[in-house]
Amino acid sequence: MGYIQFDQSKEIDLILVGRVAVDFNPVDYYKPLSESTTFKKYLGGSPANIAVGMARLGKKIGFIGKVSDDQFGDFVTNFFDKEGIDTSHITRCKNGEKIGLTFTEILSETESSILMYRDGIADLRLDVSDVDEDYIKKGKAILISGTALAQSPSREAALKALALAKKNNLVVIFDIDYRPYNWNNMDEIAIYYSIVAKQSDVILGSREEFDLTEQMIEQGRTDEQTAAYFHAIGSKIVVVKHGKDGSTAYTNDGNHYSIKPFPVKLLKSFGGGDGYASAFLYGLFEGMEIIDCLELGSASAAMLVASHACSQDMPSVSAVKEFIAESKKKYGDMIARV
Ligand SMILES: Nc1ncnc2c1ncn2[C@@H]1O[C@H](COP(=O)(O)OP(=O)(O)O)[C@@H](O)[C@H]1O
Ligand SMILES: O=C(O)C[C@@H](O)[C@H](O)C(=O)COP(=O)(O)O
Repeated sequence: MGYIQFDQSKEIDLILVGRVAVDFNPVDYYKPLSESTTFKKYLGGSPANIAVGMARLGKKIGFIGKVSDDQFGDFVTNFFDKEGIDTSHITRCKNGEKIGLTFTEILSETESSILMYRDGIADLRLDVSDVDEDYIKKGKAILISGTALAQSPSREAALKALALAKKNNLVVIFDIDYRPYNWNNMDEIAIYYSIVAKQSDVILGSREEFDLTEQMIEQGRTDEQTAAYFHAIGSKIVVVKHGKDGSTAYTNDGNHYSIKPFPVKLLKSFGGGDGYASAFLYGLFEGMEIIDCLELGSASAAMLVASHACSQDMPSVSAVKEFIAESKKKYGDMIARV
């Protein structure tokens, strides 16, 4: 308990920095994307999905991002507004850059893929002038999404947000969120991921994402070595996700806590990470024990891989608690305490 202290005098719980986008998920799924003809449109973008997830869980959320100056820009800002997310710092592109579009393929319950349209992309036009210290000051915590570091000027904007967050004592959360699109080369990934990871209180990533982050530090680390390294330079919680094999949170007192996924009838295999992040972070904000934060994260993730959307299907607190209670009734206590 108490690994992370949030300044309760601040009015916004979490400010996220990164992309807001649009997902098109096939309604005629379980066939290749090339053959799908009908899609449902949802707000998308990993940090935007996390924002919706946390808002549904009752947290006050702000967002720093850039969207296209068109009807899709209207769609995502209106969606955020309806969810009660503060859109005052989501700005519009002025030179025709377009919001990211993700077309998803749901081939089977366990085989999904995503096709991203991210050329001339709006979110990576986020500029240092879009990052305002007075806004950042209002947050208890900030979440930097790794994809915002892929290119300038978004890269500098994200680093400015990080610097101002440190200056104003916000809790810094880094969701590595590796997407190959828009990065120029592996060296830039290693450089910018490690800059942010080294200054973060909480780091969330898969083994592959930590390997990318540590390319210029040391290769081939185990999860324990990764956690020990980041703890030694100031991080408090390092979470390593292993997909369907579960996840482990390493805390800076040398403890670690593991959780397995909740058994669920899968619809698709993406969206879990964002459900996981939002509910895990909700637990941290509520001052819960780490194992309980993991349980919430794992439950929300399972609910998301069982549903069609990544944003619109984010659960409320009562829904996620009911899901946990029902699952425990059916399958027994699946928490692996280590
Ligand atoms: N088959 C599954 N059944 C239930 N939960 C799952 C399944 N696969 C993944 N999850 C949950 O989603 C979380 C995130 O999945 P992961 O694949 O690591 O991330 P991402 O969705 O970001 O690629 C996992 O830690 C797990 O809790
Ligand atoms: O992050 C994006 O831009 C696309 C998402 O909205 C998307 O649908 C997705 O891939 C979800 O990601 P995950 O939670 O990391 O599986």
